[in-house]
Amino acid sequence: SKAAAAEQRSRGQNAVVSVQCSTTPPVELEACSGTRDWYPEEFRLQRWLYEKFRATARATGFEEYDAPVLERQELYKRKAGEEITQQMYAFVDQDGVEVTLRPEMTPTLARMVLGRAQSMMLPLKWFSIPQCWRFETTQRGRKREHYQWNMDIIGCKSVSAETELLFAVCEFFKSIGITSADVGIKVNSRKVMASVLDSYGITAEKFAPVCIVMDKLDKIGADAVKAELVDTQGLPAETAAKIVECLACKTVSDLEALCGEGADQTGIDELKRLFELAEDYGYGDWLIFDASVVRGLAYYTGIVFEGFDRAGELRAICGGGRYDRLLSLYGAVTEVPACGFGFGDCVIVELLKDKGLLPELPKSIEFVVAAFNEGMQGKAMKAASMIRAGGSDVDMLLEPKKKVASTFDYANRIGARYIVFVAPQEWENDMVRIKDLRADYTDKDEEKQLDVKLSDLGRV
Ligand SMILES: Nc1ccc(Br)nc1
Repeated sequence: SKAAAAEQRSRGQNAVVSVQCSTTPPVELEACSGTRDWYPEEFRLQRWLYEKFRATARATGFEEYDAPVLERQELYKRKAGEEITQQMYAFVDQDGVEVTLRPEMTPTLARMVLGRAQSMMLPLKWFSIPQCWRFETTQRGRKREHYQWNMDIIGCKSVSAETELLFAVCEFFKSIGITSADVGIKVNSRKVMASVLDSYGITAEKFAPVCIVMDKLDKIGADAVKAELVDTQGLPAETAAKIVECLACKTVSDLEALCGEGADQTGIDELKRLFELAEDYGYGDWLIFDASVVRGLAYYTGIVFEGFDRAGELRAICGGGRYDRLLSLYGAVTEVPACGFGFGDCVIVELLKDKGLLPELPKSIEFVVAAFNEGMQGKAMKAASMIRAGGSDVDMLLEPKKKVASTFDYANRIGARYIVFVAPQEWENDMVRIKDLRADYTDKDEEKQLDVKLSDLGRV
């Protein structure tokens, strides 16, 4: 600001040249509504989060993939009343193609796997951190984009796949300091829910839309869910009441008791097996059975789960499940078992803030190289090149400062550890002077600096 520049001049230092902007700029300077700019300071945190996602994916043998943010709308044509398909950032492009910014990544994954079906060796363990979009009306004031870590296993019908995904979720939480005291993962099975609802007369084609309504329980409450089941799904009131009741089951056995006579046991067996394997895997304390979890995506067919903060202050942190019929919906000639989860970049940051676990990520660099004057600039650049050749990061001071104090100010501002001064006197002896800015030396100046031979710069 003008005041800061004047203040610095008054301190006898060159003002840091800063940008001045008109109070009535000709272009909007804010990002589009519902979207976020990532300035370097904010992006350091975002990149830290992505690196934690990637480290967990790498540790569990997942490969990274990516795809265009732009997809054809047909990929999401599902008639189950999901919010995600009703809020697509969709348009018709200049070729008349009905396209959309992707609202989620799983359909893209399915498209890609089928796109090279012959060459796919199953099981696939793939992950990605795509930006996903929704067109929220501005008055809802919610975000229209987020980055969502996706992890999927394609081609494994065993509940070991879900167990592996849940291991990765817990590992990620632990890697950022979150414990099972902070967060739990609710687990349920749509396969079992389908069996219970079948006994209530809910047919297979009605099941997905009914799940989308059941998934709203936390948001709109039991009465509104019952009303919506009656009004939009045409269910008798007593059936709607029984459905809401079954969501309150506290144990797998309670839910099992609601399955019809002679109902298929597979879903129950899978749930029990998952809890057993989780104990062996060492994360059983993170899991809790919760019959109210059905998730809000139409294509889930089996185990479903969602991460939640035990303080109950935040929305779901992550979620996922099995979707065995999605690839055959897109053209696979047989059912291809699949399961996965999505983990957004927003709620987790709110949780880290609440827990005081946000990392300190100051701007930092190892070296700044400063020429004594314009005449030494070329030699300073040569020195910078030699230090970089040795694998160290160097910020080259582009315009030599008139006062040494200003060079120190610049070095501190960019978080440099060492200043390399390139001056005529030392250069004559093939040397440069390196000062350690983090040295907690005694006040003897000579220890704070070292004259280093040019030939050693590749090894500093
Ligand atoms: N599906 C979706 C996309 C974007 C945001 Br923000 N939230 C959910």
